[in-house]
Amino acid sequence: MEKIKLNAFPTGGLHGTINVPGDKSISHRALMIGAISEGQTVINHFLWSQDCRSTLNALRQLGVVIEESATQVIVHGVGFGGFKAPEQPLDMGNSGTTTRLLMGLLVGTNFTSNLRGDGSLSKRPMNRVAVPLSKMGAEIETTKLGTLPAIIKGSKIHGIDIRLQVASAQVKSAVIFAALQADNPTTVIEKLPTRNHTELMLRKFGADLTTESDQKTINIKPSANLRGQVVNVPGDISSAAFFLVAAAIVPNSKVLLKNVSLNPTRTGILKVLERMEANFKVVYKENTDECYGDIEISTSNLTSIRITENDIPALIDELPLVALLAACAEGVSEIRGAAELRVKETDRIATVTQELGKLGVLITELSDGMIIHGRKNWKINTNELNSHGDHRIGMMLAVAALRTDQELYLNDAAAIAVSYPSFFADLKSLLRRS
Ligand SMILES: O=C(O)C1=C[C@@H](OP(=O)(O)O)[C@@H](O)[C@H](O)C1
Ligand SMILES: C=C(OP(=O)(O)O)C(=O)O
Repeated sequence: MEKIKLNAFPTGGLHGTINVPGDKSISHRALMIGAISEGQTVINHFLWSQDCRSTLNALRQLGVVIEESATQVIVHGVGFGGFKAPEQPLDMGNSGTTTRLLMGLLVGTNFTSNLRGDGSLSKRPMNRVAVPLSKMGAEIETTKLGTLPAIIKGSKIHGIDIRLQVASAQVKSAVIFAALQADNPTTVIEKLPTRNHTELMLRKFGADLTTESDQKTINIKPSANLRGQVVNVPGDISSAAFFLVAAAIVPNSKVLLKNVSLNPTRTGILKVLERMEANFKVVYKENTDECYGDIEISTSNLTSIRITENDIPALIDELPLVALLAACAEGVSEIRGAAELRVKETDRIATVTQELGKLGVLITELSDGMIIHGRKNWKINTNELNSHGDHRIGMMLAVAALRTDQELYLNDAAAIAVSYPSFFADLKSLLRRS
C-alpha cells in the first residue's frame, strides 16, 4: 500500500519529449502469437510492465522458452499443440487481457490448466469468454459467479458463426485464438468494432483471417502453420494519453509524444481532444504493420463533450482521463454507454466519481457513465487520493493533481506498475517550475 506525494501545479508548465513505452495490448499478443508459431519471434520495444510479465510467466509455465533483455524479447515458438501441461496453476496477476486471451489458446490443448488471479481480477467477469468458447466445444469451469479461479480442460474445438454480446477485444481475441485450432471455419460478429491488434498480427504471422468492410465481421480459417516474425511494438496511446491530457489542462505546456500507436481502433482520445478543441497535431510515420506517429500538444481552452456508446471501444481505457478533461472544460459534459467501465480493474465509474469528487469536481454517477461540470478552480476537500489498486485511476489522479496547488497524496500508487512502471519518472522529466 505505497503512499506517495503527488506533484502539484508546475508553474512553468510541462515541456519536453516522451518516448512512450510499448503498447500493452500488442506486447501481450506478440508473446502469445509468437508462442503458437513455428520459429523465433523477436519483439522490439516490448512493454516491461506487470501485466505483460503475467503473460510471459504463464507462457514459460506452458513450456515456451522466452529470452529477455531491456529492449528485446525473443520467443521460441512451440507451434499449436506444443504447450506442455503446467505443473502449477497459471497466475494471471491483475491482467484481464492475459486471462481471456490465454483461455482462447488453452481450450484446444490436450491437458487441464488452472487459472487464478489477484483480488481485483478475481471479481471480473469471465463468462463473457467462457460462454462463447463453450459453444465451440470448450470445457471451462469458473466459480458460480463466472469468475476466476477457472479450470480449462483441453478439448476438440469446432468452428461456429457467433455474434458477441459485449463489445470487447478480449472476448473477440479469445474466440479467434480458439477458431485457429478448430476443425472448420469460424465467423465472429462484434457488437461494435474493437481494437484489431489480434487480427493484424495474426495475418502478419500467416493466418487465414479476413475482416469484412463493416469492421465487425471476422472470418477465421483454422491455421496451424503460423511463422515467427519481428514485431516492432509502437508506443501505447493509452499511456501517452496521460501526458496528452496533462499538457492540455496545465497552463504554459507543450509536449511531444514520440512513436505512439495511431491504430484507428485506438485513437478515440484524439477524436475527443479534437471535439473539445484542444491544440495538437499528429505526424504519421511510414509503417507496414500497425500505424504510429508523433503527437505534439499544448495547453488548450477545452469545450464540453458528449460521449455515446459508439465512441466507447476506441477510448475505453482513456475514459477516466476524459472525465478529467471534462472537469477542466467549459460547460457540462456527459459520458454514456460506458457500463463496461464497471468491470475493469475497479468499477471505474464509481472510482472516478469518488476520487474527482474529493478534488471538488462536480460529477454525478450514472448507471452507464458520468455527468461532469467543468470548472476553472476546484474546491479540494481532502489531501488523500486513492488509486483503489487501479493503475489508470492512479495515473489520472497524478495528472489531476497538477491542476492544484495543494499537497496531495496518492494511496496504493504501486498499482501504476501494472501498465506503466516509469510513469512518475517520465512525468517528472516534463515538469518546469518558473
Ligand atoms: O484486448 C486488449 O488488449 C484490451 C481490451 C480492452 O478490454 P475489453 O476488451 O474487455 O474491453 C481494454 O480495456 C484492455 O485494457 C486491453
Ligand atoms: C482494463 C485494462 O486491462 P486488463 O483488462 O488487461 O486488465 C487496462 O489496462 O485498463
